[in-house]
Amino acid sequence: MKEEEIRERVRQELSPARFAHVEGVVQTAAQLAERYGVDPARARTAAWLHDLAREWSVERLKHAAENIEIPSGFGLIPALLHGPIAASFAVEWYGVDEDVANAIRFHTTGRVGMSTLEKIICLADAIEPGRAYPGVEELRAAAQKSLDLALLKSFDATLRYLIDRQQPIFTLTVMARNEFLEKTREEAE
Ligand SMILES: Nc1ncnc2c1ncn2[C@@H]1O[C@H](COP(=O)(O)OP(=O)(O)O)[C@@H](O)[C@H]1O
Repeated sequence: MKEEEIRERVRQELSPARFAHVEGVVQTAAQLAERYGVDPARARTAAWLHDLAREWSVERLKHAAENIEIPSGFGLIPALLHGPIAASFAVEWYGVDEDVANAIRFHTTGRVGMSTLEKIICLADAIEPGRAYPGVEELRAAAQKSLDLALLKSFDATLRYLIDRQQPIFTLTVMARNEFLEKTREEAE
């Protein structure tokens, strides 16, 4: 599996702006992988592929979802389908392992019991250098200290964002946030 091949495929699927975001996620994921003892090559693969289906229409996503096993609840919020669909194509086209597939599958939502690689991709998506929103610097600093603490802050921000806009919330994200709250409280004791 050649990184260059994956990169070009992803470039074909995305607008230049989104491709630049993905390049940022690759860079940040590789750095976090070094920092937290994960194979950077696997982190780069997951990062390259995480937004593969991000610009597909809702119709195309729903059509693709008919032939794919989608974890429960994803189908109710079409904006979230791109993760599971990208994961499925990453397995089919490039034979990525289960951990890489799950990092892609759950990159937007998180879930309970995330692996270190899953945490890295989810966080890299939120803090890559192209991201600019209030609080992103605090998240970048937290990411160098504790993945759990940074993800707690990141999910808190996502939940606030969704509530403020009266958007539906995927329940796994709430459960993941509660798990990180408990873990970081235990670590602080
Ligand atoms: N946990 C969640 N529950 C419900 N909707 C979510 C959740 N996280 C993100 N979303 C929605 O999905 C959309 C896509 O998220 P994401 O892929 O992270 O966006 P971005 O394009 O900024 O990377 C967001 O705009 C948001 O409306």
